[in-house]
Parts: sequence; C-alpha cells; structure tokens
Amino acid sequence: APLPMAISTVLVAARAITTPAQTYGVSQLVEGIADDNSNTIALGIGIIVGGLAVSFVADVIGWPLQDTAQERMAGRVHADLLDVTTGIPGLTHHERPDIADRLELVRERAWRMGVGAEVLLWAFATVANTVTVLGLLGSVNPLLLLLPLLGATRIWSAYVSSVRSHKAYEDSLPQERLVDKLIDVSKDARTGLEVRVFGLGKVLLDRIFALQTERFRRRVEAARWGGKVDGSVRLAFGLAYAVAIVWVIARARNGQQTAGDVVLVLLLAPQVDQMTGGIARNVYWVGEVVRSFSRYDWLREYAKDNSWQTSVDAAPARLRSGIELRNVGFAYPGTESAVLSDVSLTLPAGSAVALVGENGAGKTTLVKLLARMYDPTSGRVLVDGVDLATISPDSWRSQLSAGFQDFVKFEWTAREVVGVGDVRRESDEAAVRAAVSRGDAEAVVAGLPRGLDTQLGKKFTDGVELSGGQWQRLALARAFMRERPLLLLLDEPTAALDPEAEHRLYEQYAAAARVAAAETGGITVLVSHRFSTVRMADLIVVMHNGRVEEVGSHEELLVAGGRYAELFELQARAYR
Ligand SMILES: Nc1ncnc2c1ncn2[C@@H]1O[C@H](COP(=O)(O)OP(=O)(O)OP(=O)(O)O)[C@@H](O)[C@H]1O
Repeated sequence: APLPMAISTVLVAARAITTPAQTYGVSQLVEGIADDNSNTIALGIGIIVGGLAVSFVADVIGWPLQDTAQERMAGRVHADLLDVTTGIPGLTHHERPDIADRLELVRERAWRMGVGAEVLLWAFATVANTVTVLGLLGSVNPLLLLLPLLGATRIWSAYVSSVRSHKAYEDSLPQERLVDKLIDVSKDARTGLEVRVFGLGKVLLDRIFALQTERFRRRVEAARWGGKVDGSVRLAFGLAYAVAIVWVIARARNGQQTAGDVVLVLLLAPQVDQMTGGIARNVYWVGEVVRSFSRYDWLREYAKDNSWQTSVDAAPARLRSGIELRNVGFAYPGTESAVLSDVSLTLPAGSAVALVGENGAGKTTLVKLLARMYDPTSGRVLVDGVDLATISPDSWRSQLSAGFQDFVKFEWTAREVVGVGDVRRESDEAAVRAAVSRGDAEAVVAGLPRGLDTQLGKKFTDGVELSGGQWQRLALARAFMRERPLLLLLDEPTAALDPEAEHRLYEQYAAAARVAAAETGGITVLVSHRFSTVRMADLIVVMHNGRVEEVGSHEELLVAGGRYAELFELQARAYR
C-alpha cells in the first residue's frame, strides 16, 4: 500500500511534532502576555491553532489510511503464509512437533509483520518527537538536556519490563493454545455427545480454569516485577524533574529565565516521560517485527528446502508395468521406530490390490507413501521403473485419486463436496452426476431439499446435516470424480457403510475399473477389514507389524493356509 503509507508517514511526523510545538506556542503566549508583546501573542496563538488543525487533519485522514494500509499488509502476509505452507508438498511439517510449533508461532505472529510498517512509523514519530522535545528543552537551558540523559535509565527500565511481560506472555502461549483446544472440545457440536455421555463438562472446566490460573499467575508476576522496576525509576526521574522545575522557577525569579520558559519546562514534563517510554517500546517492537520477519524467512527457507525441487519429471500418462516397492522402510518424521520394514512388493498395472492386516500393521502408511506424502526412509518406490522421488509431486497427484476413512466433511454445497475431486471439472454437471452414481450416492442427493445445490453442514442457517454414512458416500463420489486415475487409493472409505452396501459398491466399481484399467493400466489399492470385499481383489497383500507377510489371490492365500486363511475363516464363521 505505497500511497497510503507515504501519506501516513507525513501525517505521523506532523502529529508527532504537534504536541511539543503547541507546548512551545503556549510558552510564547504566556511570554507575550507577560511582556505585553502582540507579535509574540499572535505567534503563540498561531502555533496553537495550527497544531490543532494539523492534529485534526492527521486524525481524520491519518487513522483510516493507516488502518487501510495495515489491513492490506496483514492480508497480504496471511495470504503469503498460506501460499508458502500449502505449497510444501509433503506432510512432514505437520508431523514434527518442533516444526509444527515454529509454524504455529509464525502463524500466530503473522500480524506483527502486518504492523511492521506501523511500528516503523511509530519509531519515526518517536524520533521526530524526541528531536523537537530536546530542541525545546535545550532552548530554555542546555543544562536541562541532562534530564533526557537521566531518562535513559527510564528507557532501560521500560524496556526490561516490557521484555519480561512479553516473555511471560510467550511462556504461557502453549497453555493458551491448550485452553483454546479445550474450549473447542467443550463447545463443538461434534464432541457434545461424548462430553455429555461421559460427564466431561466439569472435568474440562476444571482443566481450563487451572490452566487459566497458571497463565494469569505468570503474567501478573511479570507485571508486578515490571511495575516495581519501572515505577521506581519513574519516581526517581520525576523527582529529578521536580528539582529542575524548582531550579528554572528560581532562575526566573532572578530574571535569568522568562515565565514562558517555566511554562515550557512544566508542560514538557509528561512529554519527556512519554518520549522515554516510547523509545523503549519502539526498541522492543522493532525487535519483535525483525524477529517475526526472520521466523518468516526461516519458513520460506524451510519450504524451499522441502519443495522437492529435484522432482521435476512428469508422471506417466499410463502405466505399463506397474508400481514397485523395493526394500521400502519408513519411520514417521521425528520418530525412531520403523513403521514399515523391508517392504518389497509389485502392484501390477491394471490390477486391484487389497491391503489387509490388523490395526497398526502399516496399511495406511503404505497408502501415504504411494501418494508420496512422505519419501521412504530407505528403499524406493518405482513407477514403471522410474523412482517416484524424481516425479514432480503435483504431476503425480494429478494422476491420483483417493478416499479415506477419516475423510473431510467439507461444509459446502453437495455439488462442490463431490466436484472438488477434480477441480477442473467441478462445474461439469454430467461429471458430478456420474461420480455421484459411481459412489452410490444418488439416494443421498435425491433426499436433499435442493439436490446438488443444497448447502451441507449445520453451521449454515439452511444447511443440511448428513449421517456418517451419507457423508462417506459423498466423499467416495469425490474420489470417483477423476475417471481414469493411474492410482486410486481407497483406505477404508466405506467403513461407515454396512457390509452389503460396501460389497455391492465394490462390485459395481470393480467392473467399471477393469474397463478403465485396460486403457490406462490404472491400479486400485483398497484397504478394508471386510473379507467379502477383499476377496474381489486381483492381489491381496497381508501386512503384519510393518512387513509384508503374504501376497496372492484369495484362492492362493486360502490354499496357503497362513494368516489370511485364518483371518478369513474367523470372519466367515462369524457371519454363518
Ligand atoms: N503420523 C504418525 N506419526 C507417528 N506414527 C504414526 C503416525 N501414523 C501412524 N503411526 C504409527 O504407524 C503404525 C502404522 O499405522 P497405520 O496407520 O499405517 O496402520 P494401519 O494398518 O492403517 O491401521 P488401521 O487398520 O488401524 O487403520 C502405527 O503403529 C501407528 O502408531
């Protein structure tokens, strides 16, 4: 916002010198009356009225301009932050607590960059104000310049107490975040049911209260400390100033100074006090702004280092041989323990592959590696023999589609909820309807008051809330928006559906997928705990403790009589 900033700078400077200038005007007025000099009286009145006019203009034009400039800058900073963070292709920055914490700090403090220009304006105003005040004091008597020198201790005391109070504030930030999260839990409609069933209301309140008390204790302690230090220095400075005033009055009585000088020194007292405090605040805030920018700089560097810049190859348009995992090992960022160990596996082009295994076996982790949310810690993922690490993440993801068990309930219109599965065709009615049909969500849409244009989610006045299964069908339809992905990842996206509905859906889907797979060699990877679905897959991969234990078709694995046969028999018996 260059123009508003330029005008603001001029106005801020004008406003900064107005108060001391008016003080000078008053002293001239008094002197003029004492000497019965109309010119001096006119000068005094002129300066006072001129000062009022400048303040008026600066207030009327200056504040709105400064607000506009500040909002524009803060908006720009926030947009830029979002751009930088969402541009990081991997998920590591969400996983590592040290990085997540720093990111949170950058986000929380983003507004400080937005006010950066304003802080500089303050600093500029303080300098202008200081020069004017010093000039006026010196004009009365150069000895009076010792006062601001003494004021240096006040700058120090104001600085250390603001550092201390900001440190207390910063130290209590983790508690503040926790309090915010606990408040969210206690008021969110989604958690309301369990909070009531388990009688957690009181527990939450007690925790919030305890955290708040601790938070306030730290801040009050810092404020008390600052009050004592800053208060004592201010008192000492006040006493010194009082001595100076007595000295100027005595000199005036001796005819060595004028009455105007006395008025000037008297009226300058609060301004000198303000000036010293202002300098301290400025030093602190300029430091804060610089720190915020350096954190931001760190984030940009981090984003650059983690942008997988060397991955520039285009993803293939079709798969010929398939995807191979070669001795893949993986530990989540910031952790030591291997979640996947020595996984070697070939997913042939055009096949439907099911991943099975107990909770925590590593199925979802494998799915995430295939979508390249992370790179393997060891080993490689090869797409038609090409290392996935060399393929541009955007290009690879444009060839993927996915549905997850913990899918996102986007509270948009039903059309958008499905359509964003392929943003390029979001407004293509036929494409959205086809995806709805593939996701077996036609009945859900038919039941909505305004069909695809119905706003979903209870937060909106006319929003419609859906059941878990209904939301899931729409999420599945979203996964089916891309008609011919090279890799479709379905990680228990039907867990909220009944087994029969899931079975029917996959049967339909498998028939359509075979036709598409013949053209593009696309692979479907399905994670499910239901063997009625799993058995339809061409290849079943049984995972156990982060390793691949068995691989084969349903029939082969039954004959082998291993873990799969055992688990299948258990589930089949339960249904008999
Ligand atoms: N973000 C994460 N950070 C650290 N460890 C994780 C993370 N996500 C999963 N894990 C660990 O990785 C292991 C495998 O988890 P994964 O989600 O891949 O299992 P899964 O086979 O999909 O299980 P389920 O059937 O319960 O969905 C688990 O032991 C889990 O604790």
